[in-house]
Amino acid sequence: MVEMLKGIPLLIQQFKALLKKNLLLSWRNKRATFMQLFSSIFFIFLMFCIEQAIKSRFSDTTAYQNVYDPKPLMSPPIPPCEDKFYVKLPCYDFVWSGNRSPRIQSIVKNIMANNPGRPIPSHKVRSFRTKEEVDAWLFSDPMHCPGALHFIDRNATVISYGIQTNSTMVTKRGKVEDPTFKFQVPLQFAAEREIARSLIQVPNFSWNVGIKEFAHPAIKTFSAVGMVGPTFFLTIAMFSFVLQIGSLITEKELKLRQAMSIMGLYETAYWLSWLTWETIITFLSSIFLVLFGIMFRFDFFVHNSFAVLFLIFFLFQFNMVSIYLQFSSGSSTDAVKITVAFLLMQLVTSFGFPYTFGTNRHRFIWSLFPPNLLAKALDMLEKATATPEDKGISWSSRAKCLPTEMFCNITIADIYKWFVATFFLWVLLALYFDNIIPNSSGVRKSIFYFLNPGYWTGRGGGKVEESGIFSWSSAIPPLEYTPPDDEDVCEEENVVKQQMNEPTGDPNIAVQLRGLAKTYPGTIKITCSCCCKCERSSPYHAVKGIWMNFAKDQLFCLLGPNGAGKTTTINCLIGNIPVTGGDALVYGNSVRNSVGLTNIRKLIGVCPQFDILWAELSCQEHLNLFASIKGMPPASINSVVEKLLAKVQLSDAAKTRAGSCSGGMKRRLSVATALMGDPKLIILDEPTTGMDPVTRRHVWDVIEDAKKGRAIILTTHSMEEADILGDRIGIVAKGKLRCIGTSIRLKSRFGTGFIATVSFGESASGLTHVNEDATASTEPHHLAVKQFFKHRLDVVPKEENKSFLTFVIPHEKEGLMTRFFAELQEREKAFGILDIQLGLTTLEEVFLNIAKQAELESAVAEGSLITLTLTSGQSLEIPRGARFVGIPGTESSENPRGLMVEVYWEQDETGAVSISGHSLETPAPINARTIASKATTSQKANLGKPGQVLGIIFDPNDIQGSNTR
Ligand SMILES: Nc1ncnc2c1ncn2[C@@H]1O[C@H](COP(=O)(O)OP(=O)(O)OP(=O)(O)O)[C@@H](O)[C@H]1O
Repeated sequence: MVEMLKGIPLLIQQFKALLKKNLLLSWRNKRATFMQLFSSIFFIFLMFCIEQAIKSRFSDTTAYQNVYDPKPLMSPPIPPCEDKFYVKLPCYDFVWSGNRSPRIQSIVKNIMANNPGRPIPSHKVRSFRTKEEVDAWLFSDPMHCPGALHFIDRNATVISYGIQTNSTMVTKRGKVEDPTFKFQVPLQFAAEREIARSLIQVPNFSWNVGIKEFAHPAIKTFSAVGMVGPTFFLTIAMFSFVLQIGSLITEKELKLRQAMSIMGLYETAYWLSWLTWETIITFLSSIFLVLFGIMFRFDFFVHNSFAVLFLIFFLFQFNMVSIYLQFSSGSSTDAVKITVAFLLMQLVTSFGFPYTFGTNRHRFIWSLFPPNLLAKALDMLEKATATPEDKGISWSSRAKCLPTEMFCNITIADIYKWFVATFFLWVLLALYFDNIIPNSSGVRKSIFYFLNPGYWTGRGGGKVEESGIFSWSSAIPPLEYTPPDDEDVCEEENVVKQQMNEPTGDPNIAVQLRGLAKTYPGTIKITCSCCCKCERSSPYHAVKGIWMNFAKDQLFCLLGPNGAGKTTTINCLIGNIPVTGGDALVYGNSVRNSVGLTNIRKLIGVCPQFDILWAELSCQEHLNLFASIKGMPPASINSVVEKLLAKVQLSDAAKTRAGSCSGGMKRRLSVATALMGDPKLIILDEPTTGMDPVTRRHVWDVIEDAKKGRAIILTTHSMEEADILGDRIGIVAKGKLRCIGTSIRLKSRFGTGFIATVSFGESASGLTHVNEDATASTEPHHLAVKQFFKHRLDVVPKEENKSFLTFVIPHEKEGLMTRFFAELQEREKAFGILDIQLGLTTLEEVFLNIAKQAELESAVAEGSLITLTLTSGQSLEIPRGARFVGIPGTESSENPRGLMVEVYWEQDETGAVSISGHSLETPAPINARTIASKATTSQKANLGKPGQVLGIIFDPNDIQGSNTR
């Protein structure tokens, strides 16, 4: 026997195995992993586009630059009119008035000829006599010219002039046109130059005028990173989170985590493996983010220190992982909602609250949310690289305030400290919520679980509750003890009770259920939409006190209709849900105590009802992982896995991923999981569902082999499987054990009786006009046999055709059977009989009978009424499921108890019972006790209409020799 790992070595082995699993899942989900690592390039590229667009929009302004030595604009030429935004063609570079004066004509001629770099052709200029004419023309033909010059020749020494320009500032494709500098100043310079030359009569007089802006600091700073960075980086964090958290949620939803816990997974190993994996991914994605920023030559990324930037992004993303972990119990839409809230908070931060103004308390609260810290950090880093002269924040200056910052409340180094603190805060909260939010089985720990010293010492802190956090359980009503009706169940109960009083338990017993009961609490939920209301659901007794033993080296088959309580019983046994009554011992360990549960989990192997597998992992990888979690020594894992794969005939499919396996292959893998680590108790919940007959037989062999040295509990809906594999069978229905024993015992006690099949030979049915169908019964031999059965046993064939007749003989006739069959055999030849076969009824029939009985019982207990219409036309209200019903008003001196009928019930496909008919009216026996003749309170409520009569219900045990069906 292999020695299993325990304690720290097991924790390390589990941690490594889970980390490998995460690596494999990420590797197999390449697209998601690629997005996680490289989604930042997309957002960085978007920021790059935004920066380029804004740069080009403001390329003609120096407002965003420090201007130390402004360059003068020397004698700017009059631009061609086509340069004017939205000009209509044909256009004029300028128009002028005063064309009566030859001196003015010459001045204009010179303006045109001396335009620097571009003499103006005459068709690009238009002249008018007066400025009124110019105005009239401008009015009727707008947008054909950017400016006008108006000259007045006053006398020999005075020439006056005026300028008109279209002064509307317009923008085109992001460019702003400033009409003053573009058109007005060149016209002014040209007019003054040529007027001066004309007046002083020196045509080449040098006239150079320049204009120059003030030297000024950048009026405004702009950076795409500063503007949209906080939003984009938060989106990057959310984007990669949604992908990461997907697998965390999947593991919880698919109950993978619960399955691993049952195998003995330490919570610490689980969380450590996740955090380590997240650290690796966040580390890489933060490095890539800064590298992409540098690649796109953002000043923000180029001038700030790589280490400073990396640490900001790494700590921020790491914080976001810890925040989003709160939602591992919820869905990714919750994460999106919280991201929107964070974006709004960031918006507030960008207006300066609370780091520029606001109190310390405001700053403290605000800093608990990492996106706010990121927004502040980005703001500082952006200001530190606002202009080419700002050299950014270096590693050594991370604790210093920026010289340009007026209110310095926080530095980059403070932000690091905050990030570390908030990380721990949010991780602890995530762990807390993980414990108090109901898991996939609907159980959770108390909201003050951490105050229980047992939680920290591992002794008793695992106590769980079953209500939601925002709802509370109503009191669980006590379960009334009702002694079992069945003698075998009663005996089993007595045996268990007796063994409880013995000082040493029976060594052959693996599991003992001691009145195990489970009541799901009803919950009171407060729901608020337009108004708040309380919704109350009543408690439900799913398992109502089961007493029984499961022996070693035996397979116990637990049967029962849907909702009988089988899975609930199993869940109580493996500690998935807490028991509410009684106890269960697994090899002496009680499920009621957490140390016992920890021991139980080391002893059991479970094949759950639904395959709990990762689609991306192969069969071999699953078994390797589970072997590591169970604590198998590393050296033995490979050989154990190989043997198990061979056992369930999956060696050839060892490398096939579970997602590509057929349903039958997955079930076999789940069976192999249950057999892992030589468990002392194997629980198989419907293990062969979906298998073909050949594979199923093989798995039966595997299960049969596994019996040695251990106990197996198997639930199944296949009666054949139960018949073949079950050493003992128990049928539960409505939370109670209804019968227990070997297959033969159950069939003989609960079957309708015996099945006799009589086959006929060729000669016997050899009439030439043989009819192929059931009319063959008209043959003389068939008729004779049928009459023989009818006459001696009072039974008619259940099935018939030309070759055989099948009869069901009730148990009451058992006494007559020996003689009857001896006589039948003697007359075989005379009847033309080829063969007679006698067998018990099937297990399926037993199952159906028990299920029907349980359904009737519960219907009676519920007390709901149904109308029985007698053949006489009279209607009676009777409790659903009542068997013998007395008819009120039929009492006479001859029949003092009156007349009664037996009611026949049937179950529909949902299991509900309804009346299928009733017997003839017969006198009710004198001694028959009445169960109910007056309506109970709940029945009275149902007896609404006047004239409704409640039938008299007799105790079936007192009705002897009744006509039963
Ligand atoms: N968390 C729960 N809260 C309330 N009722 C529950 C809960 N889980 C199960 N039940 C109820 O308990 C009853 C027993 O359920 P259980 O799952 O044990 O049946 P089962 O015998 O395993 O059925 P099946 O053959 O369909 O698996 C059912 O009526 C079910 O609706």
